[in-house]
Amino acid sequence: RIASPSHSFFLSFRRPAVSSFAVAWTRSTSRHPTKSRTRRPFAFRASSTVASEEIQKVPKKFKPYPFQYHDVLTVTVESLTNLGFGIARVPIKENDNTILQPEAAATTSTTDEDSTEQKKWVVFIPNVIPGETCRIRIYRNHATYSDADLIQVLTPSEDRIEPKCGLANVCGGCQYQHVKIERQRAIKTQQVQELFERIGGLKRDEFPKVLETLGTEHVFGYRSKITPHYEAPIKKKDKDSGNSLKSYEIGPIGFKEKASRRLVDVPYCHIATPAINTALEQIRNEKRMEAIEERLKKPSKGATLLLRDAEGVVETNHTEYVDTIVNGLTFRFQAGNFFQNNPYMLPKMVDLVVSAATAPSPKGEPMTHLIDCYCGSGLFALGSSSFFDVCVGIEVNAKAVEEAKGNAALNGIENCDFVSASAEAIFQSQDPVRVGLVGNAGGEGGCDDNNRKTLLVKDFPRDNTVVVVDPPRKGCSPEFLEQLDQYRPARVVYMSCDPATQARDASFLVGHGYKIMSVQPFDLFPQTRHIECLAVFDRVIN
Ligand SMILES: C[S@@+](CC[C@H](N)C(=O)[O-])C[C@H]1O[C@@H](n2cnc3c(N)ncnc32)[C@H](O)[C@@H]1O
Repeated sequence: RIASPSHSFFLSFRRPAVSSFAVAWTRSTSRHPTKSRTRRPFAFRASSTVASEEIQKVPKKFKPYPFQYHDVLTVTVESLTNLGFGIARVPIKENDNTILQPEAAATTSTTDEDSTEQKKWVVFIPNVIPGETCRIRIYRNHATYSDADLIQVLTPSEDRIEPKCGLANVCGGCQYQHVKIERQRAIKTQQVQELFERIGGLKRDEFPKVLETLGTEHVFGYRSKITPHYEAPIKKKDKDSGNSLKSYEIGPIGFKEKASRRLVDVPYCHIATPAINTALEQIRNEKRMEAIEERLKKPSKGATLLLRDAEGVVETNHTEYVDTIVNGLTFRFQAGNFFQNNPYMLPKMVDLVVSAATAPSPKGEPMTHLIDCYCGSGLFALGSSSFFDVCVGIEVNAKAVEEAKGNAALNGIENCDFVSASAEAIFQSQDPVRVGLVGNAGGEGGCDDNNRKTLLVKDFPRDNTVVVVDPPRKGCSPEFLEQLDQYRPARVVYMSCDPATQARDASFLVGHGYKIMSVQPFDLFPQTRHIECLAVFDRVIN
């Protein structure tokens, strides 16, 4: 990193192949004597500091439209994608497909007169903030957009800060370390608002203003699980002869680069907990020794390590059980199984699920039954159990269901049962759930050997039932939503790790007689693009 006297930011380049360039390529208005280009009015000129072999390395698959490899442009960043990349729009000529004078192109405003012959080509850039003007270098053209590296920020945003991690501009794990935390959260709030409007197709009066993204002060050192990768060890080469030696070495152990599948070596991950980082150093050393001593199994496509911090103890074996406490309840689960990864944010998330679930229905009816779809090891069902007569969780992973049942027993909770099934079948299921009952929740069911009531989920009183959903990124399937619509619970409390699919599903629910009561994003993963979001829906049409 070089700090310029003008305080503009020079950022380290994304790929090692270009890391030695200062500003290696720039477009010249004078023609290069040996290269003539028919379609393009400019020729390229290399900086004298760059070896000519290096600058001719154009990837074989590079498509030269609309930019040439390593074209340098000056652009102003308009917004961010939900993957955390900046979006700039560069005017290109519609007819002959040539780009306009690149250094000026993106900052030149398009007049009405020339708008007919120009179109704006989208370019994605990492490590930028909306409003910044930057110099960027193109490295890939797709059918409808291009990818660029950031060379220099010419007008830095007042929200730009120095990333804590020296790898932040390269490693694909974090997207926003260069952004003040308040702005990161404002970006997340705005993205959720836009997703509900754009993907959900919802008008502003169909949902309340998205609430400000909630976070904690633990903006680094919070992540309780990481899964770094490594590739198969390779034979060391003799430096002089280039011949393979007998000993092996291992390549990077870390995460994928931004917008590439290459691995970055990550000796310390700033968003992971201190305990994980201590263990990471040890496990990296072990892997290197195993490679050198040829004890390391050679995965054909690479392998993934697990580091799970549960209450300060780091487990690396997927099948070992770990214990974590959330709001006074102990959750025991296999280290490799799903469990929310931010122990600082988690109690607040559970509290908000509980308070959304327990509020009386619009008709003033109390909520007595809770169905936790996609329940994992029982977090929301067990966390809500003391407020409900009956709670039932449904989960497709049989191991997680076993854990959820075990967690109910571990915490002495009797009014919860868990079903090992796809959430798509829960309201049709003829398999009874067995619960020790609280209050008047028994209804018509019978009693089994353990003196527990047996009930069918489809018989739960829909006016007093809340359905919690927390699906994977792809959201709820159409089959799930159809059966939910047929059952029509009084309330749906929807936790999501992808607000885009949540917005799509919100549109379905609004179209089927539900009203969005609140939309609350969480900053579960500060410094990254990820957004967790809780939306609450009340049935307003029977
Ligand atoms: C985002 S996790 C949520 C887990 C849990 N709510 C928690 O916070 O710990 C999603 C869960 O849905 C489960 N799942 C995925 N597809 C499912 C389906 N069709 N039916 C039921 N569970 C499913 C996964 O196994 C995973 O445990």
